[in-house]
Amino acid sequence: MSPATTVEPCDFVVFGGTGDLAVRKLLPALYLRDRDGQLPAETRVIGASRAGLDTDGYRDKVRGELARFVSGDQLDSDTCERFLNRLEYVTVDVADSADWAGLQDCLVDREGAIRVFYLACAPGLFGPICENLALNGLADAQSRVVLEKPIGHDLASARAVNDAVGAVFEESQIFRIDHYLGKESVQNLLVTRFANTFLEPLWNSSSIDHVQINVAESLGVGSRGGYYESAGALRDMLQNHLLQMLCLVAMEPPTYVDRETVRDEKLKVLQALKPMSPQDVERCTVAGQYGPGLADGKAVPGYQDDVENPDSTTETFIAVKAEIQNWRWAGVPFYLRTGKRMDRRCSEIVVQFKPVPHPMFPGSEGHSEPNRLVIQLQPHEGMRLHMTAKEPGPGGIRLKPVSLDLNYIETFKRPSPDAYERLLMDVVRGNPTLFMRRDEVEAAWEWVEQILVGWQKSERAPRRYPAGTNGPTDATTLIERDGRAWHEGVTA
Ligand SMILES: NC(=O)C1=CN([C@@H]2O[C@H](COP(=O)(O)OP(=O)(O)OC[C@H]3O[C@@H](n4cnc5c(N)ncnc54)[C@H](OP(=O)(O)O)[C@@H]3O)[C@@H](O)[C@H]2O)C=CC1
Ligand SMILES: O=C1O[C@H](COP(=O)(O)O)[C@@H](O)[C@H](O)[C@H]1O
Repeated sequence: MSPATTVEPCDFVVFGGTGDLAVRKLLPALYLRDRDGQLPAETRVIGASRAGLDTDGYRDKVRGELARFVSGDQLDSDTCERFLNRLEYVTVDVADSADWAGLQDCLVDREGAIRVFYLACAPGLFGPICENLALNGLADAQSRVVLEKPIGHDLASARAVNDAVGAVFEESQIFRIDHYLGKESVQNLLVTRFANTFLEPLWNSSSIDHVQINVAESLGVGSRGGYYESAGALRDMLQNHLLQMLCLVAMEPPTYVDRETVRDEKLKVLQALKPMSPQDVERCTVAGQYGPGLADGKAVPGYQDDVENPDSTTETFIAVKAEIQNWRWAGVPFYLRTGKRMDRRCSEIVVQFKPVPHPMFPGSEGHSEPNRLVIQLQPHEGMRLHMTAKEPGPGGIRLKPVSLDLNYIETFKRPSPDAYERLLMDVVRGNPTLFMRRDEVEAAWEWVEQILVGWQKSERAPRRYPAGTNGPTDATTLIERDGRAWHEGVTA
C-alpha cells in the first residue's frame, strides 16, 4: 500500500452507529486509517442511534468492539485511546423531526469541516434522514452522504429512495457504497485489464468461452435474519456485488479511469444485459435455501430455524446464467453464483478461454485444460493464470496443467486494507469513482426485477441444499447442460 496521505478534517456521522455494520466494519476501518496516520487531529466520529448512550458509554462499547473486530497485531493502546477520544454519541430517532436538536448542537460549531453522513441503517430511513439534515441546515456543500446497499428492494423503491436523497443532495455528494469495489483484487482487475497489453486483444467472444463469478460464504445469516428475510441472496448480493464485478469484467476501456468514465462504461454493460422473460428465468436461474447440515464439521440448523420462520421461502443461494448483448460478448455466458452456508468461503472471478482448436501433440501423455484467469477475492487475494506446460523429462511430451500465481501478501509483503478503509477515505476526498451512480443502481434493479417477477409467476419454492455443500443440484445442472462446470476454488 502506498503511504497514506492525510485527508481533510471531517465530522464522520454514523447513523446506526451502534449497529452491526458500524461496529464490525466502519469503526474498525476508521480506527485503522487513524493508526496509519490518515486522520487529522480535528477529525471526529459521531455515532447516532436511539440507544440512549452517552459519549463515555459509546466509547466503552466501541473499545470492546474494536477488541473483537480488529486483529490483535493491529490493536495498539495509544492509537486505540486516540481514536476513542474522537468519538461522540448523540441519541436521535432519525424518523422524528423533533429529535434532532442534539445532533444539530454537536455539528453546528464546526463550520468548514467536511461532514460525512453514513447511513448505516434501513433504507426506509434514508429519506427521513436527508429531509431532517436539510431542515437542520446540515446538508450544505461541505456535506456528503453515504448510502448502504441494497438501495430499495425493487426498482420503484430504489427510485423513491434516490428521489428522496436527490431532493436534498446533488448526485456528486451522494456515495452509494458497494464494498466489493473497494477490494484490492477487484480494483486490480481494472489495472490488469488496462495497464497491460497482453490481455485486452483476447478479452472478447473470439477467445473467451465463458466467465464465472462465484461468491461462496460458509457462514449462515447469523444475527441478520430480520433484514435477510426481506432481502434474500438476489437483493443482498447479486443486484449489487456480483453485477458490479460483472461490469468491471465486461466494460469497454474508458478513455481514462476517472469518476464518470468508469461509471459510464459500467452502465452500458448493465443496459446490455439480455432481458429475462419468465421462460428465461425458469431456464437460467436457480434459487436455493440451506437446510440443516454441517459447518466446520459441526451440525448446524437450516435457514428456517435460523430465522425462526418454518414457512420462509427466502433464497439463500442463487445461480444465474446471464448474457451481454453487445459486439464484444455476444454468445459468452456469464455464470453468477452466490450462497450462504456453502462448503467453503471462496470468492473468485474465473475467465475461461476457449480450448485449443486442434490437438498439436499426438501421442502425448497427460492432458491439457483450457486457459483460465482466476481473480481471487477471498479467502486470499491474488490472481492465477492456468495454462498447460511440458512436464520436464527425457521421454516424450507429457502435458501438465500448471499455474502462474500472484499472491498479494507474498508479492507486496503486507496485507491488503479492508475495502471499507479505502472507500471511507474516498468519501472524505470526494472521489466517487468506486461508488455506484444512481443510473447504475436503477439499471441493475431493472434487470434483477425481471428475475423477481419470473419467480413470483412460477411460485416455485427455492431448492433445498444441506448446509456445508455447494448448493442445490439444479445449479450444477444449469451449467453442466452447457457442457461446462462450476469452478470450485480453494477451501478455507
Ligand atoms: N451488517 C452488514 O454486514 C451489512 C449491512 N448493510 C446495510 O447496512 C444497513 C445497516 O445494517 P446493520 O448494521 O446490519 O443493521 P443493524 O440492525 O445491526 O443496525 C441498525 C442501526 O440503526 C439504528 N436505528 C434503527 N432505527 C433507527 C432510528 N429510527 N433512528 C436512529 N437510529 C436507528 C439502530 O440503533 P437503535 O435501534 O438503537 O436506534 C442500529 O444502530 C442496512 O441497510 C444493511 O442492509 C450492508 C452491507 C453489510
Ligand atoms: O454486503 C454483504 O456482503 C457480505 C459479504 O461480504 P464479504 O466482504 O465478507 O464477502 C454478506 O455476508 C452480506 O450478507 C451482504 O449484506
